[in-house]
Amino acid sequence: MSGALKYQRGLRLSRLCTNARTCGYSTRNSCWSQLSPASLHNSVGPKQLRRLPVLRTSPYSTLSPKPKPLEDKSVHRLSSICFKPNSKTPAPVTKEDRPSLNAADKFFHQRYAFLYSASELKNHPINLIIPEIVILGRSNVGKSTFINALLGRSDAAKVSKKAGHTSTMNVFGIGSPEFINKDLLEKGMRPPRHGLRLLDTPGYGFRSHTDWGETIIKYLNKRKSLRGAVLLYNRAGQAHDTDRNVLKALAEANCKTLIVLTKADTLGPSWAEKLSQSVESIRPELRKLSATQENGWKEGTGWVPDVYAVSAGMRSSPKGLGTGGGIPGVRRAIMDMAGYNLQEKIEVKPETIAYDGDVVSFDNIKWKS
Ligand SMILES: Nc1nc2c(ncn2[C@@H]2O[C@H](COP(=O)(O)OP(=O)(O)OP(=O)(O)O)[C@@H](O)[C@H]2O)c(=O)[nH]1
Ligand SMILES: [Mg+2]
Repeated sequence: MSGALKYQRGLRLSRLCTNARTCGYSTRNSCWSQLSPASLHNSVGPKQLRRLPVLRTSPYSTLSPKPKPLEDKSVHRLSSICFKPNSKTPAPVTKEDRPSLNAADKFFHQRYAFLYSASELKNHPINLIIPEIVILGRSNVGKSTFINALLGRSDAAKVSKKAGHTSTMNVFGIGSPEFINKDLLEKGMRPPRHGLRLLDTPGYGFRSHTDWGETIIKYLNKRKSLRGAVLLYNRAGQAHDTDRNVLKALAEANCKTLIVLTKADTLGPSWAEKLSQSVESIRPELRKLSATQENGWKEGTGWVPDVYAVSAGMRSSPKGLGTGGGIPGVRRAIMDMAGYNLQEKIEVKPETIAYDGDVVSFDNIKWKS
């Protein structure tokens, strides 16, 4: 290769790398694979090459002219967006709601720690006494953002525009352990440091991991400390087949389920009407499913009749992260599911004190398949 040609090739490559960096794609995959060397060689001569502008944004932005959904910032200010059965509008927050909403907010702001990541059930350390709530939903539905909003932080769970970002179950400890019954601690076990655990999970559907379904089904069926699941639906609330499969798995595992619609802010000014339509389509599905279950997974006991909506993104939240966007209402619903009775003062419901059924060490569990 002549010196001039070598120089030109070097220049082309360095331009491409700069593009890769500025557009946020790694040089190993998208930029390299989509801009083939042939297309570069054919389209750019030495003179044009010198004038080639350095891209400041993704070179593909012009290829995807998808309009941004309208954001309704008024949604960010609401402390609860809850659709009760037989109501087409969100229930207003009353004076009586305040003490319990505040108690839940206080609990979630007490303390927080990232505890561990687990890719399989056997990687979860034994936990017999701290209630766990698992957050489930399709890829990109907003699970990690939702966890951050619950914690009132922007950086606890990693969020990405790219679907399939969370690839393991990531476990967070929240709140003080003062209400946990320490009598259930076995010899050699560490005393609890938190009153609740929240589990961020990999999304299912687009770009999901193939063995995820098996892992979560094991988790739902075998984890003694699991008190409930929050199933996030996309803002339009349209259930995909994968959502239905997960719902069925929750029903079969008799796991208490709370439905939360995400990204309410992107629905525009008629958000309440659109959410109400989604709720109207979700409840009959839940009723139909619970009619086929004989294990007690019924309205009220198996799934929570109130359907919530959130705007966990909350970029314009007036008082700070987690004070609006419907998050306080969901915090209270989660604590209720975990077994906390939220009056003026937090009390623990009796069923949280003692779990029924045999306590089996995870090492001794025999899996069905
Ligand atoms: N406008 C708006 N955007 C949101 C909201 N919640 C999440 N997002 C955005 O949706 C994208 C996906 O959010 P994530 O929280 O990473 O979604 P995820 O469900 O954890 O995704 P995976 O881990 O890939 O399954 C990010 O770009 C978020 O900023 C919301 O309430 N409003
Ligand atoms: Mg995530």
